[in-house]
Amino acid sequence: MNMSSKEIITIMKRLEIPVNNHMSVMETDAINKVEQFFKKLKNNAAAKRDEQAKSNVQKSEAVASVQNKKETSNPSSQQARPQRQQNARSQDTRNQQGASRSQQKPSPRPSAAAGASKPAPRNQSGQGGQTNPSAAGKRNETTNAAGSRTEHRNQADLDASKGKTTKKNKANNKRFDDNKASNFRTGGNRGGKGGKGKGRYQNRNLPPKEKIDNTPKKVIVRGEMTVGDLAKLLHKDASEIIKKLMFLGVMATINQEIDLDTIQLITQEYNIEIELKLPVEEDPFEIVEKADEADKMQDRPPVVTIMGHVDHGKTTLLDAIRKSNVTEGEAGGITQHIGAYQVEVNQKKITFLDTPGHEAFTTMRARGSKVTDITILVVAADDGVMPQTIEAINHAKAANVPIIVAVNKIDKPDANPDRIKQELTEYELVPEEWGGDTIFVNISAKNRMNLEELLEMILLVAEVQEYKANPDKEARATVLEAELDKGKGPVARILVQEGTLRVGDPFVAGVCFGRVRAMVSDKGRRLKDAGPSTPVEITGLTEVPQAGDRLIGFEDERKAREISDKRAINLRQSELNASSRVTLDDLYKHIKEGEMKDLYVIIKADVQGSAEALKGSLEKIDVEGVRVKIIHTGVGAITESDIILASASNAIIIGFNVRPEPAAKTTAEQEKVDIRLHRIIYNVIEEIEQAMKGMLDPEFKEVVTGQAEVRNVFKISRVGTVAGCMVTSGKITRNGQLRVIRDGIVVYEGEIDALKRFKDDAKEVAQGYECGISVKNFNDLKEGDIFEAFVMEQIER
Ligand SMILES: Nc1nc2c(ncn2[C@@H]2O[C@H](COP(=O)(O)OP(=O)(O)OP(=O)(O)O)[C@@H](O)[C@H]2O)c(=O)[nH]1
Repeated sequence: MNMSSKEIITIMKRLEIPVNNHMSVMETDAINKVEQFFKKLKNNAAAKRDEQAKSNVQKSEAVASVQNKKETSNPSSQQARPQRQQNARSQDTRNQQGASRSQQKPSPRPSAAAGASKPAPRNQSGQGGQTNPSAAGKRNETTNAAGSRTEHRNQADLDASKGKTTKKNKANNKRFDDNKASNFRTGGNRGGKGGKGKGRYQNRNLPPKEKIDNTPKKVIVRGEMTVGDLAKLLHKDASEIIKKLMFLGVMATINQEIDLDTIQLITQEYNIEIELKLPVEEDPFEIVEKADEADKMQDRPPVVTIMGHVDHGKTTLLDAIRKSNVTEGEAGGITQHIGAYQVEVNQKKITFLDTPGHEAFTTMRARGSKVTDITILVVAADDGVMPQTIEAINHAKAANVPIIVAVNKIDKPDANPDRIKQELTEYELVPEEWGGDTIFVNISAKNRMNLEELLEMILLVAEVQEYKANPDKEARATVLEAELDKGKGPVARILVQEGTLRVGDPFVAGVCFGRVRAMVSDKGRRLKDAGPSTPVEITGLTEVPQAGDRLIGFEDERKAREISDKRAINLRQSELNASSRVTLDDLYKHIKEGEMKDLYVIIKADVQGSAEALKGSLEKIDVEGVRVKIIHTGVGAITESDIILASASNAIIIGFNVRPEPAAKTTAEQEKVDIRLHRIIYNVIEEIEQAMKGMLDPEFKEVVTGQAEVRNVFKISRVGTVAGCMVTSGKITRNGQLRVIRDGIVVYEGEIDALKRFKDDAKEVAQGYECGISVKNFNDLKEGDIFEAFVMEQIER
């Protein structure tokens, strides 16, 4: 419509069409209303103009042509000229003076159209009067540029009145609209001094005019604001507000912030209702959520994760369950990978998380999300309990999630389900028939044997555990996966856990803001809403969140945005701040403050024997009621999975004659997990005990300077074994210490005997260079061994 959005908004507000800001979408209905409004206005204006043209011929003639005041009141000389001409001329003159942009041409607004004899609408301070003949005369005295343009305008106006559409006519529209906007604009000190003065002067001579009062009835205040902003909000001139403030005893400039009390005083002056919407102080992610009322809780499907050792059949089982449950209609349909899927058994739903294995499960937990209700532990009947089976058990136990054991591959001739049962009793998973409470189901994922039974058992556990959620509130969900899709933009696959998420809902996922654009189910169907335990893929995010991030739905988009911003800041701050994870160094502090009753420990050792021995010794420690609780023991290098488990359970890791894998090291640094590496059991116990007593005062800490890989081994008589190495990270220094690591296990720790570049002794060799290294008193070097060089540095306290 060739208008500014502000102007349209003003009109919409007048028409009582709900509108927030210039971004708001206008429904067809609203567009029609606004168009209708203009049509009516234009018609009225045209009609009025004609009327006035007839009745005021004489007056207008005089004003338009004569510069003399007296002459303007005498219509005799130019009686035939229409009133419009006078308007045009006087407006042009004002333009020259910079008095007001808004008062040109007869305004089609009702008040303006009411007659040329009446003043056109003004801003509140009454600037820019237009029709007072004397004022016009006076203005004309001050300018001389009106002439030729006036002629054009007149022509345009004539055209307009004949119904012709000319460029000028369009311009007229704009000006007319500017007229309304002038209430804001002149308020912004645009009018200029002269203009204002003139306006006041004119007002004194004018008959009482019909002012457009666009003072809002109600305003929303979101905190302190500047005088200028308040003026804008109240559709007032800033100077007027400043004046009002002065009367209230507050001296403020246009850019000065005024507090809420003062804002309220000002709004009271204008009889404007005020609604306070103060910024959200609390972050619902961090506060403990109010418990839902019991009567609002409804049953929800259980959420199941499948875990187990490599190749025991996790993926086969997930696929088998998914396929066995696809109904006819969906069989050919596109099943979507959305991080989880739902199946229906006996009219009850079960949600399966799509990523098997305990890593994903524990990653979620490490990020503070509890997604899984039940764990299916898959154990191959022909293979038995393996290291990852044990890890899975410990991860599930650490998360306090019930376990159902699926003894898989029972179709195999060498399958021995009873052996599995026997083996698992060691891990407190005792079948019911042996007096325990763990459900065991013998299955064959490949042949789809006993899957129904397994599903029924899940429902049984669900019934006992009574998984419930309140679907009747804003959604709470967890991001299972997220990625940047080329076509769709950021996409998140989420599991709704509480409440209901609907298309159009604003939300915060982690630190990202979003508004649900579309939701797709695991069956590829578009959903309008998703309740508890429903996995969905959503689009409409501004960024890609992280797996494990919490997602919270909001009613108010603004609030969602504020929270996402705040969370982003908090995240940065918390990354800067020290982590709250327990370390041996601050263990005593945690114990003293009563935060800790148990010290959780993960033991990784070179052999099962030492792990067991260490476990036995550590479990005996009891310092003032605080005990050591071993949540996992294992053989081999410290893996990323160990770190994640430690991070999720706030545990420390003890490596006995083992080292962390490179990836694990990085993760441990990120997650601030404390890893203690030892070679002597006594030292471990002493360290833990002292830490618990607050006596731990290590004076030195080990700093790894670099690593080198043994590429060749040379046996040289009288010298011993020399390793031809490549420095893979950092540097190896001649006077540092060194340990020999083979398959993640420390086989020797000692000193460097010789460090050579070609034939020469070297002080240090940096990453990317080859060198020869021999180790003092150790000749059992093998290709593929890793040398880890380190120095002991004194800790400054
Ligand atoms: N005979 C028999 N073979 C099975 C059964 N279930 C799975 N398998 C086979 O076992 C192998 C491993 O199965 P997967 O489902 O890939 O095992 P997984 O636990 O997901 O393995 P990862 O993804 O490597 O951890 C495949 O060759 C399957 O065909 C079963 O019930 N009976």
